[in-house]
Amino acid sequence: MTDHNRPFSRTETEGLYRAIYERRDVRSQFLPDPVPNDVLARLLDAAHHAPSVGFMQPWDFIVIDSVEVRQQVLSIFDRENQRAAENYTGERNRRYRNLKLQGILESPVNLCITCDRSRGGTHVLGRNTIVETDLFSTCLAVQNLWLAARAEGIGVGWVSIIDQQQLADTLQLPEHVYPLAYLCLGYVSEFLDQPELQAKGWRSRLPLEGLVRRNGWGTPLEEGELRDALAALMSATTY
Ligand SMILES: Cc1cc2c(cc1C)N(C[C@H](O)[C@H](O)[C@H](O)COP(=O)(O)O)c1[nH]c(=O)[nH]c(=O)c1N2
Repeated sequence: MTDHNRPFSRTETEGLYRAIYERRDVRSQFLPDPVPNDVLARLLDAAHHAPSVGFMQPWDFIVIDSVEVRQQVLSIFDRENQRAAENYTGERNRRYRNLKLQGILESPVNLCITCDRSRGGTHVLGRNTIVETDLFSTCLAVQNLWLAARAEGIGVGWVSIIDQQQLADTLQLPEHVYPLAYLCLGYVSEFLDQPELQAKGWRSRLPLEGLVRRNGWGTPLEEGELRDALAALMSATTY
């Protein structure tokens, strides 16, 4: 039996940070190689160990390998993506249309992580005031899976340019189940060293030092406080 109180070794800590820094949203680099069931099971179990409000565990995992279903989802994406492109004009519009924003057919497995908004009954501990905490919990399950997948060498891409009602209908979800995340999963030719949107000049990572405040929105960090450490961290981090 493992000792759950033993400190993380340096290698274990580095492994965790590595997964965090080297996780990528993948859409262009999927390989068709199948994801073995035992690997998929480990990823789902990692997701299932996410924190959740009142231990509600509102998630279900819909594994989609049917090409027919994936083609239906791709049609939903295509319609929404067309609409999304209309938000941009000129050069930005041209750039948007050149972005690859899903790998629905190229990836061997798609996964819809849903949120059952009625799980746990009428009163879930901790969800009395902020009802969306069930959705927040499900997002954490997505992140657990995303990090575990990186460690397993599997890329994950989140596709949100999708009409939720059409997706729910396609997957025959009951009324109280919300399709929170539509994910594409598969082995990859490479993990990019920076977000694809940054590599393509769409948007860059903001400097962390400009995002940390102390004791409220109006109080900036004082000179020398944390700021120097954050600046040093930023200059050491290239992605
Ligand atoms: C809720 C949500 C929804 C989406 C995304 C992410 C999240 C958290 N992302 C991925 C997003 O573009 C990506 O995370 C950022 O660009 C940062 O890149 P890395 O994830 O660090 O590689 C994403 N990517 C994409 O190609 N199509 C999409 O529809 C979406 N939707």
